[in-house]
Amino acid sequence: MKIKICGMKFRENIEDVVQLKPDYLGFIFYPQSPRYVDDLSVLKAIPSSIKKVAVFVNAKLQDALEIVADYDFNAVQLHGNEKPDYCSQFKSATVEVIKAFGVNNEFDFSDLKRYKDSCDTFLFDTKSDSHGGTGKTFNWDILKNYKEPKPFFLSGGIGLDNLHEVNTIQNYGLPIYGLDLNSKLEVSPGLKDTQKVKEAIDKIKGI
Ligand SMILES: O=C(O)c1ccccc1NCC(=O)[C@H](O)[C@H](O)COP(=O)(O)O
Repeated sequence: MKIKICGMKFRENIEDVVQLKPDYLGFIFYPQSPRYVDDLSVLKAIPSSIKKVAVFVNAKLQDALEIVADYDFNAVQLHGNEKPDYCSQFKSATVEVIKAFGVNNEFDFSDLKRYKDSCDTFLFDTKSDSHGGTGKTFNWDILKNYKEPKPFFLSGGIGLDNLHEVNTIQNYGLPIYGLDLNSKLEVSPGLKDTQKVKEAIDKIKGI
């Protein structure tokens, strides 16, 4: 099970979290987010063994492509209403495309078929007007309606209190690829509590 820690922002904190060896670290390029990464020099703290993910919300395509190329991102996470054609523009041998969807009880998983060729993985987060980082879970039972073969990250309000429930989803036989954790491991927006991150990573490795 892959581990993605999202919403990193501060240099020293990134250096501490890097020591815990998550698989992916996410950086938010959405100015309305309190985790918006305004100082890109922090990216220098990440070794090549950890995948750097640029998270965009309905960004201008050219701006996003430039950021990915200029800062050597390994993956993009498209967290808005991006269409398959837009997602395809990032696909290359070296850049992974993660397409995020906000899920609620009305979510129609059959709509995802059209993203079959334009992304590598999905990410299922809790639907919200702020797009992400809410700390709220969605009803994971609804994932029983997911019938596609594409692997996905589970996201939205995952923390030390509910990590054990992830087993339930695995029991559904779904292609869960990784877990994405963010605000439940924070001291304040963008600043991770390294002790909580360590505990979470240890627990996930035991799942
Ligand atoms: O984290 C944000 O502030 C954010 C804002 C806008 C779009 C995406 C954002 N985060 C992306 C993530 O992948 C988060 O980890 C995901 O939303 C889950 O967050 P949380 O519910 O806090 O665990």
